[in-house]
Amino acid sequence: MTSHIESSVSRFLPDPKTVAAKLGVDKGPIHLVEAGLPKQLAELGWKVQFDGHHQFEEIPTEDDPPIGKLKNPRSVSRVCQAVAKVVGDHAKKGQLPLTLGGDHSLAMGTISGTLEKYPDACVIWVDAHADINTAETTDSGNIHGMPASFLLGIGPKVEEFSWVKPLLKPHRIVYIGLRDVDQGERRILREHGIKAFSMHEVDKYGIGRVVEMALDHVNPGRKLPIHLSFDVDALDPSVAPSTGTPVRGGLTFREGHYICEAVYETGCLVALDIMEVNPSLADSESAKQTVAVGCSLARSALGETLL
Ligand SMILES: NC(=[NH2+])NCCC[C@H](N)C(=O)O
Ligand SMILES: [Mn+2]
Ligand SMILES: [Mn+2]
Repeated sequence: MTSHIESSVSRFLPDPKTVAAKLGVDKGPIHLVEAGLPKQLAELGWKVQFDGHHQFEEIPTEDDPPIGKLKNPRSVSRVCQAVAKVVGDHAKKGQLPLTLGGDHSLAMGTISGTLEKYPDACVIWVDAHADINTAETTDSGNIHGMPASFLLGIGPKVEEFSWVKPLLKPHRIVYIGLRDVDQGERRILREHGIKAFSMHEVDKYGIGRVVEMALDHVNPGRKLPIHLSFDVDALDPSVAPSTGTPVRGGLTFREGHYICEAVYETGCLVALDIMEVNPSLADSESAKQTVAVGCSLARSALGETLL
Protein backbone atom coordinates (compact mmCIF):
# COMPACT_ATOMS: atom_id res chain seq x y z
CA MET A 1 0.00 0.00 0.00
CA THR A 2 1.22 3.52 -0.65
CA SER A 3 2.27 5.37 2.45
CA HIS A 4 -0.37 8.05 2.48
CA ILE A 5 -3.11 5.47 2.52
CA GLU A 6 -3.51 3.58 5.74
CA SER A 7 -6.92 2.18 5.37
CA SER A 8 -9.89 2.20 3.15
CA VAL A 9 -13.48 2.80 3.90
CA SER A 10 -16.29 1.39 1.90
CA ARG A 11 -19.71 2.76 1.88
CA PHE A 12 -22.65 2.11 -0.29
CA LEU A 13 -25.45 4.34 -1.25
CA PRO A 14 -28.81 3.82 -2.77
CA ASP A 15 -29.89 5.17 -6.08
CA PRO A 16 -31.88 8.36 -5.50
CA LYS A 17 -33.87 7.78 -8.67
CA THR A 18 -35.01 4.39 -7.57
CA VAL A 19 -35.39 5.37 -3.96
CA ALA A 20 -37.69 8.19 -4.85
CA ALA A 21 -39.80 5.77 -6.80
CA LYS A 22 -39.68 2.89 -4.36
CA LEU A 23 -39.47 4.69 -1.05
CA GLY A 24 -36.09 3.52 0.04
CA VAL A 25 -36.17 -0.10 -0.98
CA ASP A 26 -33.29 0.14 -3.40
CA LYS A 27 -30.57 -2.23 -2.28
CA GLY A 28 -28.23 -1.88 -5.26
CA PRO A 29 -24.84 -1.31 -3.71
CA ILE A 30 -25.36 -3.57 -0.73
CA HIS A 31 -24.97 -6.46 -3.16
CA LEU A 32 -21.33 -5.52 -3.66
CA VAL A 33 -20.80 -5.75 0.05
CA GLU A 34 -22.75 -8.97 0.36
CA ALA A 35 -20.72 -10.41 -2.50
CA GLY A 36 -17.72 -10.07 -0.19
CA LEU A 37 -16.00 -6.87 -1.33
CA PRO A 38 -14.84 -5.76 2.14
CA LYS A 39 -13.21 -9.15 2.74
CA GLN A 40 -11.65 -9.16 -0.75
CA LEU A 41 -10.08 -5.77 -0.06
CA ALA A 42 -8.84 -6.95 3.31
CA GLU A 43 -7.15 -9.83 1.51
CA LEU A 44 -5.34 -7.27 -0.64
CA GLY A 45 -3.86 -5.79 2.52
CA TRP A 46 -6.32 -3.02 3.23
CA LYS A 47 -7.64 -2.26 6.64
CA VAL A 48 -11.27 -1.93 5.74
CA GLN A 49 -13.56 0.22 7.78
CA PHE A 50 -17.04 -0.33 6.55
CA ASP A 51 -19.33 2.57 7.35
CA GLY A 52 -22.50 0.76 6.45
CA HIS A 53 -25.37 1.92 4.42
CA HIS A 54 -25.53 5.66 4.15
CA GLN A 55 -29.21 6.04 4.70
CA PHE A 56 -30.88 7.99 1.98
CA GLU A 57 -33.35 10.35 3.58
CA GLU A 58 -36.71 9.70 2.18
CA ILE A 59 -38.40 12.85 1.14
CA PRO A 60 -41.82 11.99 -0.25
CA THR A 61 -42.01 12.94 -3.90
CA GLU A 62 -44.78 15.43 -3.22
CA ASP A 63 -42.46 17.29 -0.85
CA ASP A 64 -39.65 17.32 -3.38
CA PRO A 65 -41.10 18.80 -6.53
CA PRO A 66 -38.77 19.59 -9.43
CA ILE A 67 -36.73 22.76 -9.33
CA GLY A 68 -36.77 23.85 -12.95
CA LYS A 69 -36.18 20.56 -14.76
CA LEU A 70 -34.26 18.92 -11.90
CA LYS A 71 -35.94 15.84 -10.47
CA ASN A 72 -35.82 15.03 -6.74
CA PRO A 73 -33.47 17.95 -6.13
CA ARG A 74 -33.76 18.11 -2.34
CA SER A 75 -33.32 14.38 -1.81
CA VAL A 76 -30.33 14.22 -4.13
CA SER A 77 -28.76 17.35 -2.69
CA ARG A 78 -29.15 16.14 0.88
CA VAL A 79 -27.61 12.72 0.30
CA CYS A 80 -24.75 14.17 -1.77
CA GLN A 81 -23.97 16.76 0.87
CA ALA A 82 -23.84 14.09 3.55
CA VAL A 83 -21.55 12.00 1.34
CA ALA A 84 -19.26 14.99 0.76
CA LYS A 85 -18.84 15.34 4.50
CA VAL A 86 -18.11 11.66 5.13
CA VAL A 87 -15.70 11.35 2.21
CA GLY A 88 -13.94 14.58 3.21
CA ASP A 89 -13.61 13.40 6.81
CA HIS A 90 -12.08 10.08 5.78
CA ALA A 91 -9.74 11.76 3.31
CA LYS A 92 -8.56 14.15 6.01
CA LYS A 93 -7.61 11.15 8.13
CA GLY A 94 -5.45 9.88 5.27
CA GLN A 95 -7.91 7.13 4.45
CA LEU A 96 -8.98 6.20 0.96
CA PRO A 97 -12.77 6.48 0.61
CA LEU A 98 -14.43 3.93 -1.63
CA THR A 99 -18.00 4.86 -2.43
CA LEU A 100 -20.35 2.32 -3.94
CA GLY A 101 -23.40 3.61 -5.75
CA GLY A 102 -25.98 4.19 -6.59
CA ASP A 103 -26.63 7.14 -8.77
CA HIS A 104 -23.63 8.95 -10.29
CA SER A 105 -24.99 12.24 -8.92
CA LEU A 106 -23.17 11.03 -5.80
CA ALA A 107 -19.91 12.05 -7.45
CA MET A 108 -20.90 15.60 -6.60
CA GLY A 109 -20.49 14.55 -2.99
CA THR A 110 -17.48 12.26 -3.32
CA ILE A 111 -15.43 14.65 -5.46
CA SER A 112 -16.37 17.61 -3.25
CA GLY A 113 -15.05 15.60 -0.30
CA THR A 114 -11.83 14.74 -2.11
CA LEU A 115 -11.20 18.35 -3.21
CA GLU A 116 -11.74 19.55 0.34
CA LYS A 117 -8.65 17.61 1.42
CA TYR A 118 -6.74 17.66 -1.90
CA PRO A 119 -7.54 20.90 -3.76
CA ASP A 120 -5.13 19.95 -6.56
CA ALA A 121 -6.63 16.49 -7.13
CA CYS A 122 -7.49 15.44 -10.66
CA VAL A 123 -10.47 13.37 -11.69
CA ILE A 124 -10.51 10.43 -14.07
CA TRP A 125 -14.13 9.91 -15.05
CA VAL A 126 -14.82 6.57 -16.73
CA ASP A 127 -18.29 6.53 -18.24
CA ALA A 128 -20.40 6.10 -21.37
CA HIS A 129 -21.79 9.54 -20.50
CA ALA A 130 -20.19 12.89 -19.71
CA ASP A 131 -22.67 13.68 -16.88
CA ILE A 132 -21.95 17.34 -17.56
CA ASN A 133 -25.41 18.68 -18.42
CA THR A 134 -26.42 21.86 -16.64
CA ALA A 135 -29.82 22.69 -15.19
CA GLU A 136 -30.35 24.40 -18.54
CA THR A 137 -29.09 21.81 -21.03
CA THR A 138 -30.56 18.67 -19.42
CA ASP A 139 -33.31 16.89 -21.33
CA SER A 140 -34.05 14.22 -18.75
CA GLY A 141 -33.88 16.33 -15.60
CA ASN A 142 -31.97 13.44 -14.01
CA ILE A 143 -29.31 14.88 -11.77
CA HIS A 144 -27.00 11.92 -12.39
CA GLY A 145 -26.48 13.47 -15.83
CA MET A 146 -25.17 16.71 -14.27
CA PRO A 147 -22.64 16.21 -11.42
CA ALA A 148 -19.60 17.35 -13.42
CA SER A 149 -21.20 20.71 -14.28
CA PHE A 150 -21.95 21.41 -10.62
CA LEU A 151 -18.38 20.56 -9.62
CA LEU A 152 -17.01 22.82 -12.35
CA GLY A 153 -19.41 25.61 -11.41
CA ILE A 154 -20.80 26.03 -14.91
CA GLY A 155 -24.40 26.65 -15.89
CA PRO A 156 -27.06 28.50 -13.97
CA LYS A 157 -26.81 28.49 -10.17
CA VAL A 158 -29.28 26.24 -8.39
CA GLU A 159 -29.76 27.44 -4.84
CA GLU A 160 -30.41 23.93 -3.51
CA PHE A 161 -26.89 22.90 -4.62
CA SER A 162 -25.07 26.04 -3.49
CA TRP A 163 -23.09 23.91 -1.02
CA VAL A 164 -21.18 22.37 -3.97
CA LYS A 165 -18.05 24.49 -4.27
CA PRO A 166 -16.85 24.94 -7.84
CA LEU A 167 -13.41 23.60 -6.99
CA LEU A 168 -12.83 21.46 -10.05
CA LYS A 169 -10.90 23.06 -12.92
CA PRO A 170 -11.65 21.97 -16.50
CA HIS A 171 -8.04 20.85 -17.08
CA ARG A 172 -8.16 18.60 -14.01
CA ILE A 173 -10.84 16.23 -15.31
CA VAL A 174 -10.50 13.70 -18.11
CA TYR A 175 -13.05 11.26 -19.50
CA ILE A 176 -12.56 7.75 -20.82
CA GLY A 177 -15.21 5.62 -22.53
CA LEU A 178 -17.70 8.25 -23.74
CA ARG A 179 -20.18 7.27 -26.43
CA ASP A 180 -23.51 8.82 -25.48
CA VAL A 181 -23.02 12.56 -25.13
CA ASP A 182 -25.89 15.04 -25.48
CA GLN A 183 -25.62 18.02 -27.84
CA GLY A 184 -25.42 20.53 -25.00
CA GLU A 185 -22.73 18.43 -23.34
CA ARG A 186 -20.64 18.38 -26.51
CA ARG A 187 -20.74 22.14 -26.56
CA ILE A 188 -19.74 22.36 -22.90
CA LEU A 189 -16.80 19.97 -23.40
CA ARG A 190 -15.63 22.02 -26.37
CA GLU A 191 -16.12 25.44 -24.79
CA HIS A 192 -14.24 24.50 -21.65
CA GLY A 193 -11.52 22.56 -23.43
CA ILE A 194 -12.26 19.43 -21.42
CA LYS A 195 -10.29 16.41 -22.55
CA ALA A 196 -12.27 13.30 -23.39
CA PHE A 197 -11.25 9.95 -24.82
CA SER A 198 -14.34 8.44 -26.39
CA MET A 199 -14.64 4.82 -27.49
CA HIS A 200 -13.36 6.05 -30.86
CA GLU A 201 -9.98 6.84 -29.29
CA VAL A 202 -10.02 3.56 -27.37
CA ASP A 203 -10.50 1.74 -30.69
CA LYS A 204 -7.90 3.83 -32.44
CA TYR A 205 -5.06 3.85 -29.91
CA GLY A 206 -5.84 0.97 -27.60
CA ILE A 207 -6.57 1.33 -23.92
CA GLY A 208 -2.91 1.40 -22.83
CA ARG A 209 -2.13 4.48 -24.87
CA VAL A 210 -5.43 6.14 -23.95
CA VAL A 211 -4.79 5.83 -20.22
CA GLU A 212 -1.27 7.16 -20.70
CA MET A 213 -2.57 10.16 -22.67
CA ALA A 214 -5.31 10.76 -20.11
CA LEU A 215 -2.77 10.76 -17.28
CA ASP A 216 -0.39 13.00 -19.28
CA HIS A 217 -3.24 15.48 -19.58
CA VAL A 218 -4.49 15.65 -15.98
CA ASN A 219 -1.41 14.47 -14.13
CA PRO A 220 1.69 15.04 -16.26
CA GLY A 221 4.22 14.55 -13.46
CA ARG A 222 2.22 11.70 -11.91
CA LYS A 223 2.35 13.55 -8.60
CA LEU A 224 -1.20 14.88 -8.18
CA PRO A 225 -3.78 12.96 -6.17
CA ILE A 226 -6.25 11.06 -8.36
CA HIS A 227 -9.98 10.58 -7.78
CA LEU A 228 -11.22 7.74 -10.01
CA SER A 229 -14.96 7.87 -10.64
CA PHE A 230 -15.97 4.72 -12.46
CA ASP A 231 -19.50 4.38 -13.81
CA VAL A 232 -20.02 0.70 -14.67
CA ASP A 233 -21.99 1.71 -17.76
CA ALA A 234 -18.61 2.59 -19.30
CA LEU A 235 -18.32 -1.17 -19.76
CA ASP A 236 -20.16 -2.81 -22.59
CA PRO A 237 -23.65 -3.97 -21.57
CA SER A 238 -22.54 -7.54 -22.30
CA VAL A 239 -20.04 -7.09 -19.44
CA ALA A 240 -22.12 -4.99 -17.02
CA PRO A 241 -25.79 -5.35 -17.94
CA SER A 242 -27.42 -4.28 -14.67
CA THR A 243 -27.22 -0.54 -14.89
CA GLY A 244 -29.75 2.23 -15.48
CA THR A 245 -28.54 3.68 -18.77
CA PRO A 246 -26.64 0.99 -20.72
CA VAL A 247 -25.10 1.98 -24.07
CA ARG A 248 -23.74 -0.55 -26.54
CA GLY A 249 -20.19 -0.36 -27.85
CA GLY A 250 -18.48 -0.04 -24.48
CA LEU A 251 -15.25 -1.07 -22.83
CA THR A 252 -14.39 -4.75 -22.64
CA PHE A 253 -13.90 -6.43 -19.28
CA ARG A 254 -10.13 -6.15 -19.63
CA GLU A 255 -10.15 -2.54 -20.84
CA GLY A 256 -12.13 -1.52 -17.77
CA HIS A 257 -9.83 -3.41 -15.46
CA TYR A 258 -6.73 -2.10 -17.21
CA ILE A 259 -7.80 1.47 -16.42
CA CYS A 260 -8.12 0.57 -12.75
CA GLU A 261 -4.78 -1.26 -12.68
CA ALA A 262 -2.97 1.58 -14.42
CA VAL A 263 -4.40 4.17 -12.04
CA TYR A 264 -3.38 2.07 -9.06
CA GLU A 265 0.14 1.76 -10.49
CA THR A 266 0.57 5.54 -10.38
CA GLY A 267 0.44 5.37 -6.59
CA CYS A 268 -1.65 8.56 -6.71
CA LEU A 269 -5.14 7.18 -6.11
CA VAL A 270 -6.81 8.88 -3.15
CA ALA A 271 -10.50 8.11 -3.72
CA LEU A 272 -12.57 5.67 -5.72
CA ASP A 273 -16.21 5.54 -6.81
CA ILE A 274 -17.85 2.46 -8.30
CA MET A 275 -21.19 3.77 -9.52
CA GLU A 276 -24.47 2.84 -11.18
CA VAL A 277 -24.52 -0.83 -10.19
CA ASN A 278 -28.20 -1.60 -10.07
CA PRO A 279 -28.98 -5.28 -9.62
CA SER A 280 -32.71 -4.65 -9.46
CA LEU A 281 -32.78 -3.78 -13.15
CA ALA A 282 -32.02 -7.18 -14.61
CA ASP A 283 -32.51 -10.90 -14.24
CA SER A 284 -30.54 -12.46 -11.45
CA GLU A 285 -27.73 -13.83 -13.65
CA SER A 286 -27.06 -10.39 -15.16
CA ALA A 287 -27.28 -8.83 -11.74
CA LYS A 288 -24.76 -11.29 -10.32
CA GLN A 289 -22.42 -10.69 -13.22
CA THR A 290 -22.59 -6.90 -12.79
CA VAL A 291 -22.03 -7.08 -9.05
CA ALA A 292 -19.02 -9.37 -9.59
CA VAL A 293 -17.59 -6.93 -12.14
CA GLY A 294 -18.09 -4.03 -9.73
CA CYS A 295 -16.15 -5.93 -7.08
CA SER A 296 -13.32 -6.84 -9.41
CA LEU A 297 -12.98 -3.26 -10.71
CA ALA A 298 -12.63 -2.08 -7.13
CA ARG A 299 -10.03 -4.77 -6.42
CA SER A 300 -8.03 -3.82 -9.52
CA ALA A 301 -8.06 -0.16 -8.58
CA LEU A 302 -6.89 -1.11 -5.09
CA GLY A 303 -3.95 -3.23 -6.05
CA GLU A 304 -5.03 -6.62 -7.34
CA THR A 305 -2.75 -7.78 -10.13
CA LEU A 306 -3.01 -10.66 -12.58
CA LEU A 307 0.31 -12.19 -11.55
N1 LIG B 1 -24.89 8.66 -14.56
C1 LIG B 1 -25.56 8.33 -15.65
N2 LIG B 1 -25.92 7.09 -15.87
N3 LIG B 1 -25.88 9.32 -16.49
C2 LIG B 1 -26.64 9.18 -17.69
C3 LIG B 1 -27.01 10.50 -18.25
C4 LIG B 1 -27.83 10.38 -19.50
C5 LIG B 1 -28.21 11.71 -20.14
N4 LIG B 1 -27.08 12.38 -20.68
C6 LIG B 1 -28.92 12.62 -19.13
O1 LIG B 1 -28.44 13.70 -18.85
O2 LIG B 1 -29.96 12.26 -18.62
MN1 LIG C 1 -22.19 8.38 -14.96
MN1 LIG D 1 -23.02 6.55 -17.41
